[in-house]
Amino acid sequence: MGDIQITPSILNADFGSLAAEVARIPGADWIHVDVMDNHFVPNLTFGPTMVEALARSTDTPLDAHLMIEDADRNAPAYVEAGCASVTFHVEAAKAPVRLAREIRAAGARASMALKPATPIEPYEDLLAELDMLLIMTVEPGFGGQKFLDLCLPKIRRARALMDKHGVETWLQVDGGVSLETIERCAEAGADVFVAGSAVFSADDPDVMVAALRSRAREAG
Ligand SMILES: O=C(CO)[C@H](O)[C@H](O)COP(=O)(O)O
Ligand SMILES: [Fe+2]
Repeated sequence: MGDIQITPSILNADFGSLAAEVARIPGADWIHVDVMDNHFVPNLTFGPTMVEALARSTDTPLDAHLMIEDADRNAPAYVEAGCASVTFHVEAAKAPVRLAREIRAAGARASMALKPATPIEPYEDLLAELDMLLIMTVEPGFGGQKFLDLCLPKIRRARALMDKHGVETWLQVDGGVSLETIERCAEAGADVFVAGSAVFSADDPDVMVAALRSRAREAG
């Protein structure tokens, strides 16, 4: 298991001042950018041009979470846009192994996401191809949703499979992560934590990043 990392999602930040919003969280390890196409999920955010502008505005690496159809064709554009980590959904990829290799070859960390009802077991042998596995803890599409405790057993099973295969793959959780729920995720074996509304609704978002980190460290 790697060290605890906190990756605030800008989904609930002020889209009119994203550079300023990102400057409020200098303690973040990554900035999580939720790309939604209104097809894979019923919500629409932004595309590679906007992500490229954000990448130019910060030194913090970008962690793209692509909730888009036809990931095989569309994901490489986000490496070109300057994202240091690119996550595609397995439900949207026709050839996940080829896509993960393509992302790595282009110079970014390759990551694969599972929706709450998608099991990890069919993908056990893919773990070595991935730099990170994202287990969603809400149905993707919107920020501010309630954390789904039913995802915790899958986090535990994913951690056990990573240990069994001896891989260095990071285990990220995304959705409803807060001071109240982060301990459960860390105890189950997650080491990378996305938090959107918890961070951007705090009076001082950077203090919240530090608080989330210490709570996860205590529990992990
Ligand atoms: O991928 C996402 C939604 O599909 C977001 O990253 C996630 O929901 C973050 O927001 P919050 O912490 O408010 O749940
Ligand atoms: Fe996300």
